[in-house]
Parts: sequence; C-alpha cells; structure tokens
Amino acid sequence: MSTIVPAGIDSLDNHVDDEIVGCLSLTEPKSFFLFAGAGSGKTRSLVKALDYIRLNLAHELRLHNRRVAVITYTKAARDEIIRRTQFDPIIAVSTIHAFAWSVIEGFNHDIRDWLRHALAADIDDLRAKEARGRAGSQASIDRQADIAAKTSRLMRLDTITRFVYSPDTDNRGQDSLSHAEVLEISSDFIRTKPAMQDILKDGYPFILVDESQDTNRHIVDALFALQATHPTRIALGLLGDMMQRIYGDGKAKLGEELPPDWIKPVKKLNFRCPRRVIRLLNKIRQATDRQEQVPCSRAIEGSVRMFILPAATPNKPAVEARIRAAMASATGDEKWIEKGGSKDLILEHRMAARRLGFDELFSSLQTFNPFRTGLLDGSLPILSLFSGKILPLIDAREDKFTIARIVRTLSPLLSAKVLRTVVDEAAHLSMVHAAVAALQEKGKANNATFGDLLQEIASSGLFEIPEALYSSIGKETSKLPSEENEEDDRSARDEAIEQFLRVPFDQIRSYVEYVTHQATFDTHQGVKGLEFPRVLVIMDDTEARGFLFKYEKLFSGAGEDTTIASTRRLFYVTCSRAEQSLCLVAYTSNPEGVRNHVIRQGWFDHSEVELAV
Ligand SMILES: Nc1ncnc2c1ncn2[C@@H]1O[C@H](COP(=O)(O)OP(=O)(O)OP(=O)(O)O)[C@@H](O)[C@H]1O
Repeated sequence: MSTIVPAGIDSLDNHVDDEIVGCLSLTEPKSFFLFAGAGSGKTRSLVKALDYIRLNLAHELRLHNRRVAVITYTKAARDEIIRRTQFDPIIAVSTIHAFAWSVIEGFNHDIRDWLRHALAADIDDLRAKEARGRAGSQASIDRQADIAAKTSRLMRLDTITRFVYSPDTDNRGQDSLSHAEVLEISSDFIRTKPAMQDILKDGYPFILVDESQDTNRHIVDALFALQATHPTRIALGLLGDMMQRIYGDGKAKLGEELPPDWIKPVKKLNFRCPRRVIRLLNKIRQATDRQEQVPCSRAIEGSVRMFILPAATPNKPAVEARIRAAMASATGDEKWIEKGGSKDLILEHRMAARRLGFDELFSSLQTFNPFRTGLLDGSLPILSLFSGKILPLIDAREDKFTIARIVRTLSPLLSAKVLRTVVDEAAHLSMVHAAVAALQEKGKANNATFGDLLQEIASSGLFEIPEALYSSIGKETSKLPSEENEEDDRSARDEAIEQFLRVPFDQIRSYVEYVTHQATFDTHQGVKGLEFPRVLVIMDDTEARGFLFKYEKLFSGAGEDTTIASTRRLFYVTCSRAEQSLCLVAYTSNPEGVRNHVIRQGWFDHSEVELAV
C-alpha cells in the first residue's frame, strides 16, 4: 500500500512558521501551542522562530537588555539549539533545571524561608504518619531517620549564607539544594512573587519551551500563571507532542484548557520517516488522539519488520546479530550489518553494558546510588581517571608526541610547582618516562584490572588520584560532603569501589564508547528528538527487570491502563526515530499471542512478522 501524495504537499505546513512569527511581537506578544507528531519539524520551527527574532528584533532586545529564553529537555538538545542559532547571546538556551536555578539563584533569604516552611511541614507530616503507623516496622525506622535528617537540616538553615546548586551533579553538600527543590522553589516564586515575575517579564519577552509535554508540571503551571498576569509583556511558546510524553514529570492534559487567545498551529506532515513507518505511527496513534500524518514528497517507502522471540532465548546478542543480517537481506541495505550501521535501542543501560562488554564495570558502580549520574554521563571522577588519563596514555603506545602532551597537561609530576623543586631535571624526566612505560606495560596485559593500574599510578604519582579511591591505596579520606547517613554511605561506596577495582581494565573502552554515544546502543528514552537511518528496537521486560514500561502488557491486548498507555507512547517515540527502515525485536513469554495481537491491531502484515531467525 502506498499513499498517493498530491503535488505541493511539502508546503502544506508552511503556514505554521508564519503563524508563529505573527506571535513574536514585542508590542503585542501572543502565546502559542505547537503540538504535532514525530518528525513534523517542531524543532525546525523553533529554530526558524529564533532566526526570525535574531534578524528582526535583536536590536530592540539588546537595547532593553532583554533576551529570549529557550528551555530544552536535555543538555544535548540545548547544545544543538545553541549551535543552530550560532551561539547568539540574545538566545538564552538552558535545560529546565538550569533555567529554574537561574531564576532563584542569589535569593538566599527567600530560599531559606521557603525551606524553613517546607521542612517544618514535612516534619509535621512525618510525625503524624509516625503516630498512626506501626512502631518498629521498617517504614517507621525510615520515617524516624527522615525526621532526624530534616530536623538537622532545619537547625542548620541559619548557618547557610549562600545556597548552591548544580544541574549536573547530585548536590550532596550541606548548603546544596536538590533538583526537586530547585524546581519547586522556582515555580513557587514565579507564581507568588511579583518581584520575580517582574524580573522574568522584563528580561524575557518570549519564553519558548521545547518538549513541553515532559517539562516539569510545576514550572509549566508557573509559566502559564506568569503569562496570564502579563499577557501584553510576555509570550509563552510551548512545543511538543502528547504522544511523546514518556516521563512522569510532565503536565497531564497539557493544552486541553488553553486560554482562547493562544494560537494553536497544526502540522500534518512527517518529514523524517518513510511511508511504511508513518502508516505504523498512524496506527499506533489510533488508540489515543487519532492524529494522522502524511509523508513529504521525497519520503521513501522504507520497511518495517518485527521479530518475536521467546523471553528465554539464550545468547540474545548473537540472535540480534542474526536479525541485523536478516534486515540487511530483507531491505537490500548492507549497512544493517556494518558496525555502527544501525541504532540499537535498549530499555536500560545494563542491557547495553551486557551487549557491549562492560557489564561488570557498570554493575559494580551502579550499586552506590550517588555514583549513578556520573556513571551514566561519564563524569564520575573515579572513571575519568581511567577513561580520560590512563586509557589515552596506554593507547598512545609509541607516539612520543601524544605521550608528552598527555603527561605535560595531566600529570602533577610535570606541573610547574613540582618542577620548581626538582634538583636533577634529567633524572626526574627519566623517572616520569619509566612511570609511563610501566603503566603502558601493565595496561597491555590481558588480565589487568582497574586495581592493578591504580596501584601503578599510586606508586609512580603519574596522575592525581580522586579522593573516593584514597582508602584503596591506603590514604586517609576526608569526610563525605553530607553528614547524613555518612557511615552507611561510606561503606556502600567502598564496597562498590572494591568490586570495581577487581574488574578487567579493558571494559573501559566499550564503556567510553557508550557514554560518549559512539556505540550503536542507546536507550529508548535517550533518543527522543533524534533520528537515525536504521533503528533496531529491543523490547525485553525480563531483562530490563522492574522497568516502568511493560511491552509484554502492551502486546498482550490487555485492557487499557496507565502502564499500557505510557508504554505505547514510548513505542511511538522509538518507532518514529527511523528514517529508512525499522526493526522491532520483542522477547516475550507468548510469541504467538504477540504476533496475533500486532497483526490484529493492523500494526504489521503477516509477511512483516517473524517468529524465528
Ligand atoms: N519543512 C521541512 N522541509 C524539509 N525537511 C524538514 C522540514 N521540517 C522538518 N524537516 C526535517 O525533518 C526531520 C524532523 O524534524 P524535527 O526534528 O524538527 O521534527 P520534530 O517535530 O522536532 O520531531 P520529534 O518530535 O520526532 O522529535 C529533520 O531531519 C528535519 O530537518
């Protein structure tokens, strides 16, 4: 089946960008709500709107020291918009957390007051629950610990002169605010403090929020309130797609009760996906808002396949390699079997770790919760020592120039401070040489562990060692930033590190590839907003264990509930990333049942579904 496309179809949605430009007036700003399906060019429309502002309103904005606020969901999306608007300083692009912090940073007195009330209310609430609850139960023990921690924080509040926060870390210091607090405080301030509203309306005539279906609902509500109070000074632009709402933080029913003066442009085209994928997306969407997209004129037919295999299939990575080969022959596209030819989507990071061969590295460190953020984005100092210093030095092999550059820039042995104290420079340099050679030798050994390399560095002093590793090399550790649960934290942390140091060093390579997005694997949620020629979606609830989304349930034909609805949305997000061909792999306890269901739904033809490979 192929859709017949009338001529000139590609200009079908051109009116949308004009409607948005119509909103971008400094004298009569109008708010708009651009919600449209995957690949419809929402991000492109956002960039076009920003280009319009840069070209036509920049002078006026600069004159009054005003900027345009753009809020993105991820740091990657932020960087992309900054790049596409050529680093123009009048466009202030930030993630929601950075935006929220920029609003409240420095309002230390107000933050302290807010925390005083919030902590007191929390403590009252916990005490009431404790009075009703069963004494001696785990819940009671947890509640009492919580009450003690909050009480001690409350007592310390007056000693904090400046609250700090970083969107990218775990914020565990005594004067730190948590991510949730920053969002709550800023939304509260925006809603209730006229002075805060004045700062925002004077600073930002336009606030544009990308992926607003997943943007924290408190902030979205606060922005709505801000715009409603100052409709002639500020325009809010919300972009998104309710079908792509995959995080629990977003505002349910966003857009259902928009003020009547908001502009609601409609997009119908999908510029990204092949026709066959668009038909699949339209079918998936039939269960919700029934929006249908049409392909652009250059869209290819493309293809989809679904492989449905038993959950207990042994050696899944080998099976998936055979599936890629089957896709290459079904589509005639050899890229399916080339390294990096397809984007392979897994449900959680551990599944990638297993397939890429860094499972032990990952599982050892993920047991300590505060390590998780850094482990997933590659910023954990314990790992940066190995990934950013030791690995490049080992990989430099005989390349004297690279070795010299690494050692000169990264080794304390060649720092100006150390060199000033050196008496015999030649002897010192030859010691550094020997240290590099010994490290390289150790790194080449097949069975070298992280611990082996750490010991090498500890004895040569070639690189600084992060504090978390001090106890592993017999050095005294200072206190953790937080005093709360310190003993538990310390022993859990040391246990994780001890396990990690026994892991083969070689696993660092595939880990680095994964966290720098060079590997073929990514998570289902992590690719929101992105696009790839060939997409392989692996759905395996058993392997993902306890995951929020349940593909088994979605494919079982069970009655609608919130899990099915959110899994369907995630399914829509993953399928809509494909530009040429799409391959779905479902591991299930009931392959026949799943096949019957997906065919009955009209998602796939018989010829597109395989029960074996
Ligand atoms: N008017 C257009 N003409 C040609 N190509 C377009 C047009 N609009 C969008 N595209 C292309 O279509 C693809 C999808 O666009 P974009 O990422 O902006 O869509 P989106 O609506 O933000 O998608 P999603 O919601 O799936 O993240 C991109 O490759 C983009 O360059």
